[in-house]
Amino acid sequence: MYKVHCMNNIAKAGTDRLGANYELTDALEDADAIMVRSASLHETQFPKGLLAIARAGAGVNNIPLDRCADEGIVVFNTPGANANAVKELVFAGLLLASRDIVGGIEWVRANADDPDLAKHAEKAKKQFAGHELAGKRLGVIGLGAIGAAVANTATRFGMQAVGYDPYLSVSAAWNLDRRIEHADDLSRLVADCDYITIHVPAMDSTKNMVNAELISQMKPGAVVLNFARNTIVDERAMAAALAEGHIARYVTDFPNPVSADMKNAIVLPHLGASTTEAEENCAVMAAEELRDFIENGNITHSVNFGAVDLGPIASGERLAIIHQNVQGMIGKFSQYLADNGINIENMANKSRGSMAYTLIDIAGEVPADVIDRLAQAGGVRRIRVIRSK
Ligand SMILES: NC(=O)c1ccc[n+]([C@@H]2O[C@H](COP(=O)([O-])OP(=O)(O)OC[C@H]3O[C@@H](n4cnc5c(N)ncnc54)[C@H](O)[C@@H]3O)[C@@H](O)[C@H]2O)c1
Ligand SMILES: O=C(O)CC[C@@H](O)C(=O)O
Repeated sequence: MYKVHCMNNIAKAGTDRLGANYELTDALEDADAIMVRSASLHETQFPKGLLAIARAGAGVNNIPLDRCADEGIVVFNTPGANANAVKELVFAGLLLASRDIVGGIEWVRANADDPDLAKHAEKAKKQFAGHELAGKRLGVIGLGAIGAAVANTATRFGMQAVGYDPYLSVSAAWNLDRRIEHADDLSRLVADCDYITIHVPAMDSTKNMVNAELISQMKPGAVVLNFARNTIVDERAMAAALAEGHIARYVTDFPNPVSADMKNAIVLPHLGASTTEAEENCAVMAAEELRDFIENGNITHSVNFGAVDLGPIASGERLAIIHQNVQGMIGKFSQYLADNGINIENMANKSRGSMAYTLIDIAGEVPADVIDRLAQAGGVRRIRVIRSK
């Protein structure tokens, strides 16, 4: 029985998908795998037997990816599984920033006892008037699963979308509506956009990407939306730009003492992925990734190891080896197995940074002493023998 420790509330559809050979455990030290959403694992000491962590979501800035790789722990995320939920909330943000919907609702509630409410509303409503999205220009920073969905939907709202993503993947590019303009310079993109929405991952290279200088280059009266992460925006610079009126509205999904206190900010409590559908999609994808890795050794959607897939194990045994990405490892494995009279039926290998992963299919059984000696070969972090059922 494999043991899975959940560090956050994970949708039941996902934990059910783990199946009969898995049980949930409260004891981290017993876990073969972790399922997590936004809980920070940076200070967590992982047990020696931990094989994998599945992030039911997109952002992995809460997980120490390099330390996990070094400890032989494969980290997965669930790309695209919550993109529609975030896209829909971005549109709610665009509308909340353009029409004073909240002010209007509060006015009605405050005047609930007025018997002439309908009549007085017709007079009061001019203070809540706003602008339409149609005909406006929307700058999208990052055209991955969420950014592309936002840009495509914007064109259907009659907006002109312009995207910036120097690392755009080919599959993401195929998904883009052909009316979306392409910008190769961020300063020029922000200079003529009425709305700017951020959809890049939180990484060292994106920290404070939206800084005082970029904000000063934005069109006066622009609206900025941040459904990515707060570290991407210099929020003190944003607070100053809002206070002086250069930026009309900042819509953010990341509450903290700085954003919660900003003038003209709309601050949500990290609701982007909080829909039943997204929570289920993420949890199910995370469970399937964990099962394929634990039961077949295959790696799909890892953020710290390359993709390796030999399909389901059909017969014999499969060796799953996590090792350093140094010269001669594959030669060492094949020579060692050959010296012990073991034939390799099939093999796949992928390296990423300083670590690599190798899957080797063997027709029969590999004796335990051969495995023990392979495990002691220099550079091997972890070796698992997966048996066909
Ligand atoms: N608010 C929420 O609840 C919520 C939910 C999901 C995701 N997110 C955040 O949104 C981020 C994006 O999610 P996604 O699913 O679209 O991820 P994704 O990986 O599909 O897309 C990210 C895109 O950003 C691009 N990119 C990376 N660095 C860039 C740079 N310097 N300039 C421009 N583009 C750059 C990449 O090429 C990629 O296309 C996540 O990393 C996460 O932090 C937030
Ligand atoms: O799990 C959540 O609720 C938020 C997830 C979101 O921030 C993500 O990066 O996918």
